[in-house]
Amino acid sequence: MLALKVEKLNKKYEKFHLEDISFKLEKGYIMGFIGSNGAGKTTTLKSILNMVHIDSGEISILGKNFIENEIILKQDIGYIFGGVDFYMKSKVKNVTNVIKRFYTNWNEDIYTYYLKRFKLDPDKKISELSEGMKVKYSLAIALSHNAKLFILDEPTSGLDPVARDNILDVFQELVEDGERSILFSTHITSDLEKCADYITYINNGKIVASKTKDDFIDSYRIVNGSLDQLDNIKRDLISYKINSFGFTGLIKTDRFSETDGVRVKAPSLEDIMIYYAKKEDDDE
Ligand SMILES: Nc1ncnc2c1ncn2[C@@H]1O[C@H](COP(=O)(O)OP(=O)(O)OP(=O)(O)O)[C@@H](O)[C@H]1O
Repeated sequence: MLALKVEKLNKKYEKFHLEDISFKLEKGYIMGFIGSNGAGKTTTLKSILNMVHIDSGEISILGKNFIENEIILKQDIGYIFGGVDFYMKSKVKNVTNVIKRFYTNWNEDIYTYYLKRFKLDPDKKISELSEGMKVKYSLAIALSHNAKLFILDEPTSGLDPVARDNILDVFQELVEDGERSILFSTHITSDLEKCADYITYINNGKIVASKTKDDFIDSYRIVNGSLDQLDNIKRDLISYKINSFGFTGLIKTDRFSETDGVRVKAPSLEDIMIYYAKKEDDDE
């Protein structure tokens, strides 16, 4: 069963267009949602949850149309967006007491477990939490109402490396039983290398690829060679950089042929993002 299906989603702002966004997330998997600053990640995630008005498209969550079943489906979704800037003067425990009333499946034991695991003090005021603690608090809430789908906008960005590693462990534990799924946006490619099963890559409002992480990486190659060789291969490269040895560039695997005589290796996720960003800059 699909946890999430996004079909032909369109959203126009004055200077930005999310264009025909389509992708699927199978139940029981973790999908990393990547793209450079301003590529449209937050807008896509908010559109999925009807937090911004979309121009067209259809969203299904756990097999049901989201708009038609929003109230029921919201119970099954754990989501976080940005920092928690609400109720700054209230204590954590008081904020939780307000939020938990919205969830029919709130589980106090699980909530207490995550508070302890994330080392959060329920007697602290929200204003006394560090940015990383606020993210952890949002996560603790999202994890405590028996959600089946987690939609998380940069959940690891404010966290130190140890905290990030802990959160990624939590993600992997969550999907272990095959019932829960996670879609999370991030700029930290090592997070994806550690725990993403699928990658959806958005660039300038359009989906470049949505596939398993291994297939995604395998569909590109890093090539390097001399400036003479560059002339032969240039038109097939997504983008390239000139260096003292010649050039290094990114190419789609199906455009690469061994006869080009250049050196070739597998890219990292970061390489793919960097060369697509370079293409954007070159096109401007
Ligand atoms: N309310 C709005 N009105 C007009 N334009 C908007 C609005 N919200 C976002 N945008 C524009 O939409 C584009 C995509 O923004 P979005 O926040 O979705 O990108 P992102 O991929 O999440 O970026 P980042 O990685 O920096 O968080 C940007 O050009 C942004 O300026």
